[in-house]
Amino acid sequence: MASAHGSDSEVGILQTVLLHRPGPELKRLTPRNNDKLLFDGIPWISRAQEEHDAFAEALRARGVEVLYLVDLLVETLRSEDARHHAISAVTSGLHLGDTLGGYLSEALHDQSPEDLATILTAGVRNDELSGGFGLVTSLLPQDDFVIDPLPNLLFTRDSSVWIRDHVAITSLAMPARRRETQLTELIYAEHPRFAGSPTIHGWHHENVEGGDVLLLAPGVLAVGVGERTTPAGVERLARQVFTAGLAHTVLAVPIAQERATMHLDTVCTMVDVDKIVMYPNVADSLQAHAVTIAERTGPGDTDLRLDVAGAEPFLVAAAKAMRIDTLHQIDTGLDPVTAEREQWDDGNNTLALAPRVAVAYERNIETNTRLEEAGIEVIAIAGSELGSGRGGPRCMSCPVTRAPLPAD
Ligand SMILES: NC(=O)NCCC[C@H](N)C(=O)O
Repeated sequence: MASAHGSDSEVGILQTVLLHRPGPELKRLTPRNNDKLLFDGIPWISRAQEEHDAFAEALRARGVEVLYLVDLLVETLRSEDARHHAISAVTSGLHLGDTLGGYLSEALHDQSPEDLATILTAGVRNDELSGGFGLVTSLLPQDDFVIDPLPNLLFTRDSSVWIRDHVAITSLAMPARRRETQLTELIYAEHPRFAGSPTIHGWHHENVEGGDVLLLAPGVLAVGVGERTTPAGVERLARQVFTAGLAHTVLAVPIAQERATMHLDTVCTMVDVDKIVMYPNVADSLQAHAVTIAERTGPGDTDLRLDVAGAEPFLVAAAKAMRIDTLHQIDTGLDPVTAEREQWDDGNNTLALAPRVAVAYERNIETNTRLEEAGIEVIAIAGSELGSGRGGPRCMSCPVTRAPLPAD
């Protein structure tokens, strides 16, 4: 790999990961706004932080370097240029109007990098303002946000994805999450640690969320298409990864447009080079279209004609693209009801630290037993509070660097 960062699989030894420790943005959740902010409940914040710290510690104990998104953001905001970009992005929303937008823009420039990072992540309510008063502040309900909080930053998986040595800035579908990629884009563009790392995609492109993108094997991506990633999103990503030489096959995998299956990584995740833990209630119906390059007529991503194969069973299409005999399926739970319960609780959402070593929520007892029976070492973590945002270890982590898989 040319750059110091990157990942070509789901299971190569994890070296560096980006996490977000739950912070003041979670204090913004109330029973009135939690649905809109994509949480199923109101987490107990200090317990969520304890659970998250234990997750980070479990990773460090296995030699993984843990980066925190807010630390990177604060360091990024020490640059005048980065501050300028961050402030103009957050104040350009049409809902602010000129009076409030102008005030906020000036007031934010006076903040320290630490305070500015808190404002950008935890947001600002109308009744917290100390200036910029006018028509907009008078007419907006007092408890409305003039800068929205970002409680789903916890799920760092979704707002950027490393594919080999490139980082894809994603384009998030739900209004509550759109602003997250302003922050990841800024960090990757301006933080010295990532200087020179090439980027693809971007928030201005068609919707693609990181939870839908699985690096099945070097050169092979599976991309869920459902509530979050659109058909046009997977087409754009395929064009970009082919153009940059990052993959030879992209499997487009339709998934039901439901909350329980919001991303492909809610129904399956890789735990070994040829093993995947999968929700059995969808396993038989999951299909994939293999997308490859039919013809290249120029250097740009629009200069490609794509070949789109007919639908095949997912496991068959995946094994073919990965050039292995079989992609072995490990079922979530033992019966359909347990499977449904454990899938909902992110039993499928494991984070591999190496081939056959995976972090999983402890509550999914049957799935974890099945993983162990299949020879997978399970590092179990508590997630009673973390899970209220509907995400497990994979959702809560963005692998920045994994060791390349040994060539066979
Ligand atoms: N990769 C994932 O499945 N991420 C979980 C995201 C949960 C978040 N509350 C959301 O609805 O977007």
